[in-house]
Amino acid sequence: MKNLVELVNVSLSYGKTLAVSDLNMTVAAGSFAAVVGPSGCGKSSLMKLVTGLMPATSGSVLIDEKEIDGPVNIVGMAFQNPNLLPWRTTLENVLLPLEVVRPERHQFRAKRKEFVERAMDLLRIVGLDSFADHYPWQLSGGMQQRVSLCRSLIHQPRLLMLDEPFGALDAFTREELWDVLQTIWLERKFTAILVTHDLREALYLADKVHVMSNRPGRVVRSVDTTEFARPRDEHTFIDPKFNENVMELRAEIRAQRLPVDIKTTTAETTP
Ligand SMILES: Nc1ncnc2c1ncn2[C@@H]1O[C@H](COP(=O)(O)OP(=O)(O)OP(=O)(O)O)[C@@H](O)[C@H]1O
Repeated sequence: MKNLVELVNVSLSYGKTLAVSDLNMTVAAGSFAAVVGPSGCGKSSLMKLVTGLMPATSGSVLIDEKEIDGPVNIVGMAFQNPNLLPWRTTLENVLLPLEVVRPERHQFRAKRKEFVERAMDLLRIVGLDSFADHYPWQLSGGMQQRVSLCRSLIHQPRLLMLDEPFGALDAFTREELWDVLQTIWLERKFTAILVTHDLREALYLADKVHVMSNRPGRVVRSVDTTEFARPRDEHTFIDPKFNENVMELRAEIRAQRLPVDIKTTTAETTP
């Protein structure tokens, strides 16, 4: 399968701080990738690089095999905070990108009926079609995040970037939302890149989990998870191989988090 996203020997500095260095990663078109790593390793920087919001200090970021040189317009984004506009209904929040972003904003009036249908289709998939006329304050945190997902997909992006989208939710709601995201991805088959601190979330949702090193971040390991059949469900969690993967990723990230002198000592004392 062709790669939609490719990072080749990418570094990014913020002034004197080297956030990522020698970062190599590929994401196949239509696949679901997750990125995990210790705090501050450069996961958000990677999102900014892929979306073209920050130019690489060195190396190349390619989309569709072409090097990017500015913000990329095939992307939808969802963050930890759903950021819904309180004076707009669910439906109006989902439609917002089409009202403000080219090329749709020029067609918004003429195509409003079609756009509303598109929004309602998405709301149906996430189970919120009967809440289209509700305002954000009438929705739970999990429902707001579902709306945010629909909004990020309304312009039919080929690439969905998810930066800790479920980080603020309680454990039950979070797991519910994993299934919502999985359903929507299986139906629409866009390419997705999820940044998360939650290893089970990464393994449950992704086809491939990339582990980043301590800052300056680079990918130190990529774990293929396609052996877990889709749609994944509660049985996936009790699959011994799944739990083995969680343990291995946890150990890998713990090792990354150790200060260099401890790592050296451990390496020297390990037979
Ligand atoms: N605008 C900036 N100016 C200076 N340093 C920055 C800037 N943005 C990020 N950094 C530094 O770059 C490194 C990587 O930051 P980034 O936010 O990409 O990491 P992260 O993995 O997303 O962090 P976290 O897991 O805590 O969300 C961090 O050490 C951070 O302090």
